[in-house]
Amino acid sequence: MYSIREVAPNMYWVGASDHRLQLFENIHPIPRGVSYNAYVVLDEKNVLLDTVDWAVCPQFLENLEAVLQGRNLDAIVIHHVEPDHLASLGEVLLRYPSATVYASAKAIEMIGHFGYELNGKAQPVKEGDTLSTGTHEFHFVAAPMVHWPEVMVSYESQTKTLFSADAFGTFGALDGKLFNDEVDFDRDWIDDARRYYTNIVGKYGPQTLNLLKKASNLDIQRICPLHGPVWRNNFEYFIDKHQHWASYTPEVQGVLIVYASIYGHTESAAQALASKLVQAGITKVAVYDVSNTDPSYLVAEAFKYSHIVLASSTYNGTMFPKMQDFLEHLKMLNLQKRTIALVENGSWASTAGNMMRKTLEGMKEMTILESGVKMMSSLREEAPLDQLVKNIQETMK
Ligand SMILES: Cc1cc2nc3c(=O)[nH]c(=O)nc-3n(C[C@H](O)[C@H](O)[C@H](O)COP(=O)(O)O)c2cc1C
Repeated sequence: MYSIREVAPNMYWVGASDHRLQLFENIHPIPRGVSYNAYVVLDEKNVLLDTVDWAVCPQFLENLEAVLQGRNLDAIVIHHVEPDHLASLGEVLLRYPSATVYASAKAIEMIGHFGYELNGKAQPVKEGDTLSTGTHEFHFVAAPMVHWPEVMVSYESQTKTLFSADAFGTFGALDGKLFNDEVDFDRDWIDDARRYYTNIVGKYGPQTLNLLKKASNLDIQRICPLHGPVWRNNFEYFIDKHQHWASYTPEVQGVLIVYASIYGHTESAAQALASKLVQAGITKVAVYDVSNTDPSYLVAEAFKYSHIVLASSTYNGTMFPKMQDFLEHLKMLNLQKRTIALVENGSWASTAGNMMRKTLEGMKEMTILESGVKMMSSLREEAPLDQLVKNIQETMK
């Protein structure tokens, strides 16, 4: 059965949601599923904007057929060639062989590398170029590295719609809802949106800021991303979140505590620290065990909080491997501008603190507090924690 939604007059969502995929990009858990969005705009020329992942191709083709109702498909705009959006292109071209594919020159090259045959039907477009389909006019805007090099977005000037590719996307299946005002985004979606942005696009903050700047010159009435809800109001809320994430500015003055503990003593110190912080009035505190939390969640929290406490046992002469993995993720994603405190533990020769410090030193604008805590096997005095709380308080002023 087809499942489509009208986005605006003559503009339709023809995407699909996937609840079966466990790991997005085969790495990030998506317990709430994900949607792959594609759109059709009907006019003198009918245009499809992007395709979907192979997993939902049959549903998408049924949706496409339902919207076209026997009309021809004249144009396909490909904003981004990642296979979760490109994979169904071959099937579309088989059914609508006369459609011309509009994409950046880089995208057309990459489509070839993925093995799709465009048979002379490709039309490279660049920033400033337009595609008129009758009453609609698509203006192409380059958005390199948001989050691949070939990415472009397009602005349809009659309906004032921004087709934003992976920008403004989020994890989470749509399940019938399409617009941001059909869900409680701040309650149910923002954590997944943050986890999506920070893990998928997080490395490319400057490029995202560049796109936000270009978008700020446009009169936008709706934003159609490739994943998650379509935005038709309250743009400032979501744009402000992206401004924070892309500029690596914390959303919250508070403390994220991530601990790695084998037998529980480092964990106990982390919990004692959390209690002391809250008693001192710093109530925005989040505590995670690195061993049972997927790094994608920790990364999102690290982008959210101003202060991060890393507490790790020593393990074979270095920090606990899961802590190392988490820090490598933060480094890879370019997280910067955070205040960090280190808590280390070891039973004979503790090296976790130094190893964590070394990793952090390779990152930009990370302030490591002097008052780190060093314990041997367990913490048996309160003073180091009290000193750390004081230090954190001072740096929050
Ligand atoms: C496999 C393994 C390797 C360890 N390697 C070291 C080490 O290199 N140096 C050290 O001081 N302690 C080492 N330890 C001891 C733990 O770091 C120490 O007992 C732990 O920090 C205690 O805190 P916890 O209860 O939070 O795990 C090792 C423990 C294990 C299980």
